[in-house]
Amino acid sequence: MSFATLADFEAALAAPIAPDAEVIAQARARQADLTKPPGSLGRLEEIAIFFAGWQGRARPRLERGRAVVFAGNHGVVAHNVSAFPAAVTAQMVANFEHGGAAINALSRAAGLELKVVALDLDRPTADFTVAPAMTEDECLAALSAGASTVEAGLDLLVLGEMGIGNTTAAAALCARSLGGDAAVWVGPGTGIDDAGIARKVAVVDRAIACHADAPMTAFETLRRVGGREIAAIAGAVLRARQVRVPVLLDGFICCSAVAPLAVAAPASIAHCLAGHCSAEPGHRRLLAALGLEPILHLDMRLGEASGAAVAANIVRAALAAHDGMATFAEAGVSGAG
Ligand SMILES: Cc1cc2ncn([C@H]3O[C@H](COP(=O)(O)O)[C@@H](O)[C@H]3O)c2cc1C
Ligand SMILES: O=C(O)c1cccnc1
Repeated sequence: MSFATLADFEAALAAPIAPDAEVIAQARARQADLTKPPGSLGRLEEIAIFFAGWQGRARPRLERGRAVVFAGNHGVVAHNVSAFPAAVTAQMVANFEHGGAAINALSRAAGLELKVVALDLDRPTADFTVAPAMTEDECLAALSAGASTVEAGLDLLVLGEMGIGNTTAAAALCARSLGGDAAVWVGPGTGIDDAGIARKVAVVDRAIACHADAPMTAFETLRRVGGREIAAIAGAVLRARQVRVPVLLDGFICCSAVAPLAVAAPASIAHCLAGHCSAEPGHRRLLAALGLEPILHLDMRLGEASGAAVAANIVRAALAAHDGMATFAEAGVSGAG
C-alpha cells in the first residue's frame, strides 16, 4: 500500500475503521471470569481488551511484534538547535545495523523484530523557517515508506525515530496542530542549554509564522514543519489501522507525528497506545491533548522507539494474564458472594 496521491492520504485518514465490538465484549466477559477480583489487574485488563478489539481475537497474542525506527535529517539543524551534529543520525543508523544501540537491546528483550528505515539521509529536509520542509512528492514518499513497513498479521507495531534536530520539528508540529506558544512545546532534546532553548523557541516561532497562511490540514502540517521520519511514522500509523494492527507510540517526536492526524480525524489514532511519557517537557501536554494515558513513566528521553519497546513487555504481561489464567469455574474457586 502506498500514498501515491494526497487523495490516498485523505482517504486513509477518514476511513471508518473501528475495533471489533463483539470481540471486545467477549474479552471483557473473559476478564470478568478470571480468578481475581474484578478489575484487580487494573490497566493490564484494559490493555488486553484493547488488543482483543483491534486484533479481532478474544484471546489476543504477541507472537509477531515489530519495532520500526525511521531516520531522517533536518535542514533546521543549521540554526544550532541540537546538542549533537547532524552526522549522528547516519552514525546511529549504522549503530542500529550493528546491534549496538539501546533499541537493539530493548527490542530483543521485548521479543520484537527490529526494522530500521533510513530515509534519504544525505538529503536533509529544507529549513522550515523559510520554506516547506518537504515537497508534496517528498512527503507522500515518506508516508509511503512508513506504510510499507506494516502488513496484516502483525500482532503489535512499535514505532520510533532517529533524526538529529527533530525535537524542533516536533515542537513546531505541536504548535501548529494544537496551538500554544512555542515555549510550551520546546525542550532540551538531546541536552541543549538555556541559550539553545531560546534559539529553538525563536526557530519554532519563525516556522509557525512562515506557514501561517497555508491550509491547516494534516498533510500540509506534516509536509511543512515535519520531517521524513515523522511523516513515515504517520504513514505507518494510518496503514496499521487499515490492517487492524495495534500500535505503541514512543516519545515526544513519535507522538508529534500523529498530532496532525488526531486533530483532523480523532478516530485515525484509536488503535494507538502511548508506551511512555518521556522527560521532554512537551510530551505530557501532547499526550493529554491526544487523550492518551501513557503506560509507563520512566523519565526516559531517548527516542528510537525505546520507551515503546519497554512498554511492549507490559503488553506481553497483560496478554499472558488474559490468555493464561484459569476461570473461576475451571479452577473451582468461589465467585464473589
Ligand atoms: C547518540 C544519540 C542517539 C539518539 N537516539 C535517539 N536520539 C534522539 O535525539 C534526537 C532528537 O534530539 P535533538 O532535537 O536535540 O537533536 C533524535 O534523533 C532522537 O531520536 C538520539 C540522540 C543522540 C545524540
Ligand atoms: O521524547 C523523546 O522520545 C525524546 C526526547 C528527547 C530526545 N529524543 C527523544
